[in-house]
Amino acid sequence: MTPAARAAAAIEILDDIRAGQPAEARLIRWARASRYAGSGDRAAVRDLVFDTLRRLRSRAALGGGEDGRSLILGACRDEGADPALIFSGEGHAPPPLTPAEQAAGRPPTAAEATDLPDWIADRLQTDLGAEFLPVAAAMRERAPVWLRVNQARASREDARAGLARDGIDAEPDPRCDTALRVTAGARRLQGSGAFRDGLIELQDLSPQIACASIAAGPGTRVLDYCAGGGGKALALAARGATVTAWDAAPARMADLPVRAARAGADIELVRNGRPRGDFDVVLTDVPCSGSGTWRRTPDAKWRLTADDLQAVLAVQAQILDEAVTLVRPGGTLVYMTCSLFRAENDAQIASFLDRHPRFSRHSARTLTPLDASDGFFAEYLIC
Ligand SMILES: C[S@@+](CC[C@H](N)C(=O)[O-])C[C@H]1O[C@@H](n2cnc3c(N)ncnc32)[C@H](O)[C@@H]1O
Repeated sequence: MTPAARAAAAIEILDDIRAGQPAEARLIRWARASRYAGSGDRAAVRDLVFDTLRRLRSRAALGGGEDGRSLILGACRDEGADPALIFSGEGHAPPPLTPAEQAAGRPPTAAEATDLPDWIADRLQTDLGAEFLPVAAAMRERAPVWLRVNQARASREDARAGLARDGIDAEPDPRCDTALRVTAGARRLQGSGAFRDGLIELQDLSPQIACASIAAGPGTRVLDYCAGGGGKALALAARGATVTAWDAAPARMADLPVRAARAGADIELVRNGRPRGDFDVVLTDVPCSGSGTWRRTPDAKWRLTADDLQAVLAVQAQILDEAVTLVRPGGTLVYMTCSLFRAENDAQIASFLDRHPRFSRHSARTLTPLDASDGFFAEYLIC
């Protein structure tokens, strides 16, 4: 496909996403229906769509509208590309720009340049203070690809050498002993020997740092109370902890046995009934707004409403209230979100401590793209 044909595909996909279709599902549907598109084309269309969703407001201003054509026109102007080369009308290229389209568009205002909805920008301005603008700017960029090395199977250097044999370059990161940042060949990861043999897992740097801060080595009994696909459970099992996994929606743990087998981890899944017992560590990796991960799921920031945020705050409080009964005296309750909102993080913990005074703060980590990768929060509470 030519760059112009890829842009034409992105226009169609963006129109459907703006009409309410989830971005990921729409891209998969396009790829399945477009047999002529090679892997390079699929990657380029995906990048163009996701880059544009990350910068939706500023590109809409530059292109003079929120429809797919205006957004791609805004993308051309944002990147300093000549729109006439894309909107050529030749072959599978988009039809030429009309005079009205050529005349439309202006530089984004300061608010539009944050590429956040106003109500979210206002909240984050209050919550992040002086870091707001640098964090907002960072959230307009693509996120790096991070790997967690499974220490139970390989050293970081051995995993790196294995990846290199499959044409994947990755750099160790000093902020976490398990972290590798992929610098080339990311699209080969799933087919690589290192992945197949359980030497590595895809996991962002921030949750790796947060998991590494949990005192959970051999002999520590950990309950992952919101296990989902098991990213945190696997990270803790790799550090030698004995991990039990539970999720209110057991179907969300469907991938965990396969991932655990690949990693050589022995994780007990509680599928029927609720977990019981006194655990040394109970991890609550709660559902959240996901505001820290909007570089990876940029359509989500345009969908989130204030009501959604209120609803998720209530679920988080309820999960914390349920989890307290499972922590042994002297044990640790760990609360994690991938959110930048204070209401989901520090304020949620402050009201938890009002309700459960037998717990006390031990430590906390707040991570933003300025100091790690995804926005992330972890609070470690002692019972
Ligand atoms: C952020 S995801 C967990 C991601 C997972 N820990 C990982 O690392 O891959 C939150 C999970 O909490 C689960 N959940 C929602 N409500 C819950 C509740 N009341 N109790 C326990 N888990 C709940 C969801 O089903 C979802 O799988």
